[in-house]
Amino acid sequence: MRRVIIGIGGVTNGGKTTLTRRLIAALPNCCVVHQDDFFKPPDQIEVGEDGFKQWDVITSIDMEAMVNTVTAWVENPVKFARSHGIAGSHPYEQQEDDEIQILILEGFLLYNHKPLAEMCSRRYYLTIPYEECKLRRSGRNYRVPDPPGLFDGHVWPMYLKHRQEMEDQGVAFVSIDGLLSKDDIFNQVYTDVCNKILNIS
Ligand SMILES: Nc1ncnc2c1ncn2[C@@H]1O[C@H](COP(=O)(O)OP(=O)(O)O)[C@@H](O)[C@H]1O
Ligand SMILES: NC(=O)c1ccc[n+]([C@@H]2O[C@H](COP(=O)(O)O)[C@@H](O)[C@H]2O)c1
Repeated sequence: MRRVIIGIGGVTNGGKTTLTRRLIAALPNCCVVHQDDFFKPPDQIEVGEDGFKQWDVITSIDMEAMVNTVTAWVENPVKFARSHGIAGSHPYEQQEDDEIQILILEGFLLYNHKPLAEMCSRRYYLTIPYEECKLRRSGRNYRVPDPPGLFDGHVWPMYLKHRQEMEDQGVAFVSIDGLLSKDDIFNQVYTDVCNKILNIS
């Protein structure tokens, strides 16, 4: 059984979840782990000198739990799929030795966590400019709503900082223009996955 982990990273509201949903529907034997599912509870999120809860830092996420979840998939992708209620149309019971199992990791701080970044066979990174990001974010409803000023005071500066850190660490990624249409983004990434990872064209 061949295992492949694909990273879908990038800026908040860059289109990661949208792209991930489409990839899951198109790829065989495909599971997903969302980094957002590992945010710590609000009372464990530090308040910064700026008065904002510091959601957009890696310590706001339980990365140990996330890595454990990914490790569970690596150890047994078939069991993982079953225990996460993924039946699909693919015959999990009849695994061929050369069958491929795919895990998508989706999140805004994937590549700032070295062990996770290194687990990805290929890393995609969605970006959109400041204005578009602020606009999309203003229409989003998170479990904890953004207080006024959070985007400019915390979210965007942290994005720039983490992006710089990732580049300084030499993490290789395929950059995706999040301003393209949802269809174009999907086609670009799906074609790349087929060519570069699955070796089918
Ligand atoms: N290519 C796109 N063009 C325009 N809007 C998009 C595109 N991709 C996503 N969106 C919209 O942007 C918002 C955030 O998308 P989402 O996929 O949840 O982003 P993320 O998971 O990166 O935070 C949603 O309203 C979504 O419909
Ligand atoms: N899911 C949550 O519990 C929660 C709570 C507060 C903020 N957020 C925001 O989620 C963002 C990351 O998720 P997206 O990349 O999906 O936008 C961060 O910018 C963070 O500020 C999420």
